[in-house]
Amino acid sequence: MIKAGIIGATGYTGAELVRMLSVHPDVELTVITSRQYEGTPISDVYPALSERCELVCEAFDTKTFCDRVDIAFTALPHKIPMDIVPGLLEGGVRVVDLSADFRFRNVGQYEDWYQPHTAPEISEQAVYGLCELNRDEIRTARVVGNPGCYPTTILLALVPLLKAGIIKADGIISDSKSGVSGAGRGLSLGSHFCEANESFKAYKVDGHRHRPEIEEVLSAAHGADVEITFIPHLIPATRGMLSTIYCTLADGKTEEDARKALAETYDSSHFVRLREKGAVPDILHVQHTNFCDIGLASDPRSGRLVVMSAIDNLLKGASGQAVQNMNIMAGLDEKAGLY
Ligand SMILES: NC(=O)C1=CN([C@@H]2O[C@H](COP(=O)(O)OP(=O)(O)OC[C@H]3O[C@@H](n4cnc5c(N)ncnc54)[C@H](OP(=O)(O)O)[C@@H]3O)[C@@H](O)[C@H]2O)C=CC1
Ligand SMILES: CC(=O)N[C@@H](CCC(=O)OP(=O)(O)O)C(=O)O
Repeated sequence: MIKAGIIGATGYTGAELVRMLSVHPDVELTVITSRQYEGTPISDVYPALSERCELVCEAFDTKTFCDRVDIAFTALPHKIPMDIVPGLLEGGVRVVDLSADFRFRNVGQYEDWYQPHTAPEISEQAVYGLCELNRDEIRTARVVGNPGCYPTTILLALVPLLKAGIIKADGIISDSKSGVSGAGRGLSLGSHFCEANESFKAYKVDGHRHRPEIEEVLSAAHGADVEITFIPHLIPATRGMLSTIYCTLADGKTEEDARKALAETYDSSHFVRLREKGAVPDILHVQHTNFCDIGLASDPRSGRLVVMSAIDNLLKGASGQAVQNMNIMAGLDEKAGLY
């Protein structure tokens, strides 16, 4: 059995990890931490977990944590894990970090959008945990930077198309929508029921921190710089995310070529489902699952290809993908604990 611990277990992604890891067939969940709920059973914080997980939240201490854990999930706000992960590695623990702290190979990009990095050499060697596209590197990684939720939708959809030369690299637009749980459990005006319940609007239109994360991976896939227009929206739903991505077909390429490239890439990838021609992904069909559903449409008049990609932001966009990463790192069935 693999011993797992969760740092930040009482947030939305942490609670999803507790839910999955406490019944994972190959994992013993040994430690969960929280500052606010130290000494409190997790089932008091999330009553849905009663009879499922009897663990009590503890304060985080590097040594006592590492003594009881093989793999750590850091489900903490950005800018915090960079100070914790070096100690975990010294303690012999492998890490899946759900924040942005270890997602960038170009640390300068991270620093432009977040803050100065205190563990840049670890970040440079970390692996970007987009499971279906980086499996080989993930297997041996000591630190996996779990991708952001919006980037997961966009990159799973576009990387195979760019690599196969099906779409042009310029003029890509992603119109993306997220449920409110994407903002985490903390209280804020934007996620207040009266503000979010019937609202539907774009935000961070002058630049969202996921844009450089998306562009770094797209540029690597294309072999040259790729710029994307990415506009996130908040929708009045608790969970679920849909990116509708507008791009231009390369000369002579068709929607069928795009379908073939995606089908070949994800042929043996259980968690990416290519919808049949004419069908559209729906957040309703991926909620509470680790699936990413991808659909295609095209307009021969404009030569435009539209790629639609839907996930549950808390699962394939965060905790589900994190468990999938752990499964790959540990040599387990990639689907274990994720049914
Ligand atoms: N929500 C989502 O859809 C997605 C989230 N993510 C990322 O996953 C990470 C966790 O997100 P989410 O679960 O939504 O966030 P939440 O705000 O719901 O939870 C954050 C957790 O971190 C702990 N925490 C907060 N501040 C600190 C601190 N300064 N030091 C130590 N612990 C702290 C909190 O517990 P306590 O205060 O008790 O210690 C809590 O358990 C974030 O980096 C987020 O960006 C990634 C993809 C999608
Ligand atoms: C609705 C909402 O607020 N979503 C968050 C993104 C989700 C998230 O947690 O970002 P990471 O994937 O980088 O961790 C935001 O726009 O900041």
